[in-house]
Amino acid sequence: MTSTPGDVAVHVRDLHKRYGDKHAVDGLDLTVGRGEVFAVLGPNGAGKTTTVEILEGYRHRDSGEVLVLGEDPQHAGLDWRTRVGVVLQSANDQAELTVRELVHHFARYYSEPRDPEELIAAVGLADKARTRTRQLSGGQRRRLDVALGIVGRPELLFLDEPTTGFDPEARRAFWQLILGLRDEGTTILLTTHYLDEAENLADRCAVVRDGRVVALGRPADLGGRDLEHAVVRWEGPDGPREERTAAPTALVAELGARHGGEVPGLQVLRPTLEDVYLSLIGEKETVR
Ligand SMILES: Nc1ncnc2c1ncn2[C@@H]1O[C@H](COP(=O)(O)OP(=O)(O)OP(=O)(O)O)[C@@H](O)[C@H]1O
Repeated sequence: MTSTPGDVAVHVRDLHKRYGDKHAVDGLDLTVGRGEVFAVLGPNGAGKTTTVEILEGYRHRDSGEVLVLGEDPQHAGLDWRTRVGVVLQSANDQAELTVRELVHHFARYYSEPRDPEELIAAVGLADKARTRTRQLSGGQRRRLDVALGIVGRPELLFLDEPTTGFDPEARRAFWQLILGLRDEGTTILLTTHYLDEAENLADRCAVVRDGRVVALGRPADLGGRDLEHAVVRWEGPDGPREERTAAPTALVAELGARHGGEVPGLQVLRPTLEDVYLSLIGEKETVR
């Protein structure tokens, strides 16, 4: 087994997991640095949840190296578990307890928990503290799940599709919560289907397809999109014009000089994260 340097939170090499004939994870490599927010993107069935469950110690792998906070989750003990926070896709237990009762209850499992009342306020549930958890909306329940995941001050937090079903306002509030945790030094690994979520939260992301990583990078340069040529469009005297260029600023300046000021209908287009993502998962040609 390889040892990892202290600045690595998650180390995965050549991970394999089969369900019968199905290769759910098929040679996946991943490294997440301490303090990073790392997003795993990919279509349904790509192997994201299986991978995360292996990292959390809830599922056994067939083969490959896995170290999470320096230990193999398959054999790690209670001490390791208290250093890792887990927010599952849909927790629906303890429905009869109130928010306050549940957070206080979970806090007792840890030696140095966060203050439950402060935590309830931090996840935006202060006015729901006396509400039974079964009466919470989906977004409120999710924020409670996060409160339970971080009450023990984990070094590493796993979030599996954290904002599925949220309204836009709740998503923004949730992102602020996650960025606050990142600022405190928590490493965060999340899976998501939302590209704007990756773009707003993640320092780096990996696109998983058919059980392996097909692209890795910062959201701004994933799939080399920062190196793509830009497309400049404008209205010429004889109709719409379009030019592909590596130097759009120079072209726009030249057009400006040519038109003596404003260029009619000027647009500078680059591939979006969505363009690149859809191309990587085989759904669409990238705008090239
Ligand atoms: N317990 C299981 N038994 C059999 N097959 C499974 C099991 N869990 C997952 N699979 C299969 O393994 C593949 C990967 O599933 P996984 O849930 O890891 O994907 P995912 O990327 O998390 O998908 P989603 O985005 O839909 O949550 C899928 O083809 C799925 O049908």
